[in-house]
Amino acid sequence: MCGILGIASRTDEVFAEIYDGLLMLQHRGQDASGIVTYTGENFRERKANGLVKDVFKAEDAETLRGKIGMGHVRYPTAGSLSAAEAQPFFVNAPYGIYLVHNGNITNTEEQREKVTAKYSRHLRTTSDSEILLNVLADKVADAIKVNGNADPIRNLFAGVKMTMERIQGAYSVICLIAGVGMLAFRDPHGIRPLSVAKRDADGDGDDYAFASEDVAFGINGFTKLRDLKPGEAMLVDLDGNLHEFQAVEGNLTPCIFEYVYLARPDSLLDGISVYKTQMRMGQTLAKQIEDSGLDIDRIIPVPDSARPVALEVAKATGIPYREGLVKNRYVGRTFIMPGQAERQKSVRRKLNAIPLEFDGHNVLLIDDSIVRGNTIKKIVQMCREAGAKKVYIASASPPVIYPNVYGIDMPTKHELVANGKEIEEIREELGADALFYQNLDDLIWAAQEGNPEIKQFDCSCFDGNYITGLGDSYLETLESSSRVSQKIEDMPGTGSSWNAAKLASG
Ligand SMILES: O=P(O)(O)OC[C@H]1O[C@H](OP(=O)(O)OP(=O)(O)O)[C@H](O)[C@@H]1O
Ligand SMILES: NC(=O)CC[C@H](N)C(=O)O
Ligand SMILES: [Mg+2]
Repeated sequence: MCGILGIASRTDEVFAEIYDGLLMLQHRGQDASGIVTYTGENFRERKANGLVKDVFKAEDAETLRGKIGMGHVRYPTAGSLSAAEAQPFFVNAPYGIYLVHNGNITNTEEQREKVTAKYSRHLRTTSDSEILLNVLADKVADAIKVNGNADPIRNLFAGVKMTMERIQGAYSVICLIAGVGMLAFRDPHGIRPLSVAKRDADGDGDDYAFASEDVAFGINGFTKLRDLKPGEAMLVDLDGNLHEFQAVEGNLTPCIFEYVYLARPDSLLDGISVYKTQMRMGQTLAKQIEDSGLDIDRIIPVPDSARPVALEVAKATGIPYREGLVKNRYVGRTFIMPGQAERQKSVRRKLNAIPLEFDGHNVLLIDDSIVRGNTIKKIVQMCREAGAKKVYIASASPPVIYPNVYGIDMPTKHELVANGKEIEEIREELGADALFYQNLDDLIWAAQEGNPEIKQFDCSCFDGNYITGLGDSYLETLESSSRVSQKIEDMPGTGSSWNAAKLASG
């Protein structure tokens, strides 16, 4: 996942608003940050590896002055971690187009071939997002050939439609287009979130914003209008008018992992509250715990993301809830930290046990998910060292057994602790005395309760059903070659003590 945000305003100070909004989306990507603004005549851009607070300085408010702008926080799922692959990306024809992308394209190789061979375009990076931008540019150019250049908005919408017909995978996208305005579109399955918001521009019409999660709106005084529909495009022109276009027929199938872990609990995605979904996940999990008849003294969440689930399990079972693990707030999210060696070490840096809550007790640890197993395995050890009698664990989501190809870095089966194993084998591997997993049907129920109009979710990492379809050899190729994490470990200067600053030069 990545976070994307675009603001089309009337003031000249959009940079500060994008900066604040990106901070609200920082949990979606911590490897690189970028902002581009448009004055009406020129683009101004800054991007580098690192967190928003480290990449941008106060002086940027002056150099990135503009009325319209957008930003990106990156968590790579394709290509490499080189600073050159930080977003936004730019092409200069047929219009000057900047693009930011959340998601992952699955027919990249075929499209790379077409873009480079047939259309003679030169790609500077291995990023799937750069391919997406070049396909869009080609398709807009095709539309100009047919329609002429009198109506750029018509050509852009036609280009989006043709792009959607060619590109497979997950893509929520925002573009800045020279002389035209801001364009946003969401893939025909709406796998990644994207919503639109409005703000009264003090009697001067309306300002609009697009963002991955609606938490990025309130801080800038915007009110959410709605989620973009799957297969829909919207464009805000330079006079502040909003144009809507259903590019292709859509079938909403949002990624269920957004509700498990990726999105903030205070976000509402496709009408579903992330927080309430997590509470419902706790209610269903509680039934399994009760049915087990185990003697449990305490329920302890793995902070932060498992707290809403654990609170509900405690409430429903009547078992006391305790904060037995203290999180060091100065260490970032570990699951999305690239490189297995770095991930393993940072769990220990990040969490510490309070012996009082473990000594002589039977504890049930609850986490939102178990992916590679790094986090929970280390915590089980810590609990034992802190004197726990029995350590039971529960995952608020089902076993992750398939790679995610739609924008989450779970790229290879063999990295997933649950892949190819029975529950009993996983329990043993994790060193726990009992192991519970949420049932997939219960997870789907928990999300769907929030918006019964959504008939299907993308649950591919749990059930292997890839809603966009995948080329025959796609997963095998992924398994053997394109592991972002591995590439990062292999990069010079990264070693075991990976440090974003070391990579800033790309
Ligand atoms: O099985 P693993 O591969 O270890 O991944 C699963 C863990 O990763 C995430 O936490 P993370 O520490 O990234 O972030 P959080 O502090 O926001 O929960 C998630 O909440 C699980 O705890
Ligand atoms: N997580 C994402 O959305 C990643 C976007 C894009 N695939 C990249 O790797 O940069
Ligand atoms: Mg966690």
